[in-house]
Amino acid sequence: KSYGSPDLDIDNDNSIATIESTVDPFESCKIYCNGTLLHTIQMAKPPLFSDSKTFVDMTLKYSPDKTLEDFNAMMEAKNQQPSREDLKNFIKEYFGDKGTELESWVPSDWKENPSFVDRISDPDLKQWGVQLNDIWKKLGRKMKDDVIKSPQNYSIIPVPNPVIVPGGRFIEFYYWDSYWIIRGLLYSEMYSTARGMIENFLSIVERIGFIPNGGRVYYHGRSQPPLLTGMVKSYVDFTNDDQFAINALKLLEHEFNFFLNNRAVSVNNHTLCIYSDSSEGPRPESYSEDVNTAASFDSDEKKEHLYTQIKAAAESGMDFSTRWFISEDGTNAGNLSNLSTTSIVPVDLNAYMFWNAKLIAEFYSKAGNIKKVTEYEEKAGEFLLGIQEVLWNEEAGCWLDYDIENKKSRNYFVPTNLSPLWVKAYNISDSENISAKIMAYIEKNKLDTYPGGVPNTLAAQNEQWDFPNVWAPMQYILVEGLNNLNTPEAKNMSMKWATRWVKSNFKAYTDHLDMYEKYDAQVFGGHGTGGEYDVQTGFGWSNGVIIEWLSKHGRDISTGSGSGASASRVMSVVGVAAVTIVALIAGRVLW
Ligand SMILES: OC[C@H]1O[C@H](O[C@H]2O[C@H](CO)[C@@H](O)[C@H](O)[C@H]2O)[C@H](O)[C@@H](O)[C@@H]1O
Repeated sequence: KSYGSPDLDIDNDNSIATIESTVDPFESCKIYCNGTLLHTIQMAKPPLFSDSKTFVDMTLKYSPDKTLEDFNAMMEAKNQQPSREDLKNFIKEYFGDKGTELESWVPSDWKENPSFVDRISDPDLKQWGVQLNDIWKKLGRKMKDDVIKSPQNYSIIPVPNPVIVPGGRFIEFYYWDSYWIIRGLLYSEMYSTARGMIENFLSIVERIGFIPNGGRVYYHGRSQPPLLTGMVKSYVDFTNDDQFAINALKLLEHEFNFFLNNRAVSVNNHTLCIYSDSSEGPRPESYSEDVNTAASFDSDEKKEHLYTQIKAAAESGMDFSTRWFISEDGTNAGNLSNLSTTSIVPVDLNAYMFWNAKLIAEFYSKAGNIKKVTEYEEKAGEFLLGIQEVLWNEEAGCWLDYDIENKKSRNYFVPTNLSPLWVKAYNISDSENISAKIMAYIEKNKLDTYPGGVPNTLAAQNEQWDFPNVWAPMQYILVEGLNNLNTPEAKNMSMKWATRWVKSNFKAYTDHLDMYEKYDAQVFGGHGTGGEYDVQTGFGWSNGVIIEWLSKHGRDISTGSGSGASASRVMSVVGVAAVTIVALIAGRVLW
């Protein structure tokens, strides 16, 4: 099935761009990943930066070795007790501003009127579609040539092609965000930008062996949900460029094996994967936050264990959430010091492993390699069995994460509980039965009662991946998963949630002229809050999901408001007041 326009403007030379360099890709880790310099600067009191990520995104004016040498000399001269002023002066002399290694970039394949806009009936939504398509130009970033020449002077990981970034404080690529960004680009007919981003990831797998969480060396110990093979599948669906997938196969297998070799655990004789991390110490980009979280632990070993749990949660993409808390009584109560990510077998990661194996088998079949098809179909079958036997919970009528420590399912709602529906990690012949159970699960957890979308969990703990925050990629997994089930009830719910999400995002946009990183389940058009940094705008994955759904459902969704932006703004104020009053009376609102 091809979603794109027939006259594709893509490069049909299928060689995959990469970068040749003799410099160790992690040379700048000496500065940005751990050590006394990082510790001293990030732990300064009061902090030198309002956001800990700022320092590790600054550039180096001299080589890492000279910087360290001069820093050590300065420390010695100051008796190992530099003042805040000493540190400020050192930073001024040795570091350049954050983000100066990047240039704004307007994608050369950007089109003013991609055809998805023509598929939108409502004039306000149509205008919004045009504006969202415009935002790609604001999120484009290109590395300056010196990054490729002297990568040791930067925390950014060099890639051969420009990227679309999430936005706000996130000025580099993020692995799983890019799945929804790339789909949005494909619907915007920006095939070569999408392909360039996929090539970047393939090049990273070739050079580094896996894809780090984001495009900075300080993310070196962890990845994010593995969606690269899904990105290649999306690109091929739009372009019919099977050869691109065939050429990528070796690297896709390599990434699959990275998870299998480094993230596998055995549960009841099934091999399943967990999120984890291989680095030492606190997260460099949130250093003092992690040191403070670990302060209650009385040994270095316990602190180090907590750091791993924190970084493993970041690998899941859901940093942070009660999803990863295990308290002494085995529940999800507690706080960040209860993070036990590596003791939890997550539904989503295993569903993605199944999907990756299926897609690799599909690409091998295009290449005519039957032996490999069989091998990967078998691997997919093994994951499917593990998902059925360990993660499906008959009593809950849904898949649930599994707690290895306490040997029990974790019966807490997270959208990822339904992720097998998205990637079809279930027996399709069982769809009717699964649909009935999933609809009952939705009803029982009252998931259809929130005006601003389905919350990430039902636990309000002020973590950003908890109630009441709602995230675009999770709405996507729910909506596309229910649609895949293909029963009338599931399809209706899918359409209802897609419509609600589009309208709620539209309202937030008309109110603030911004797309948000996360939204608020309780407020139609409300944006998210909580967690360790302020809510960000931009925003890559939110734009990608809306563009896809405007393209797919734009004929059937209408705002129901007036046509002008100011009229929408008045409506929105009235709307918030109405929702608040009804919410106070009813406790919850059906939008
Ligand atoms: O700096 C704190 C954390 O920020 C990132 O996480 C959040 O933003 C990412 C980009 O949109 C997103 O992929 C992730 O799901 C969000 O939770 C970063 O990925 C974390 O590793 C980092 O610690």
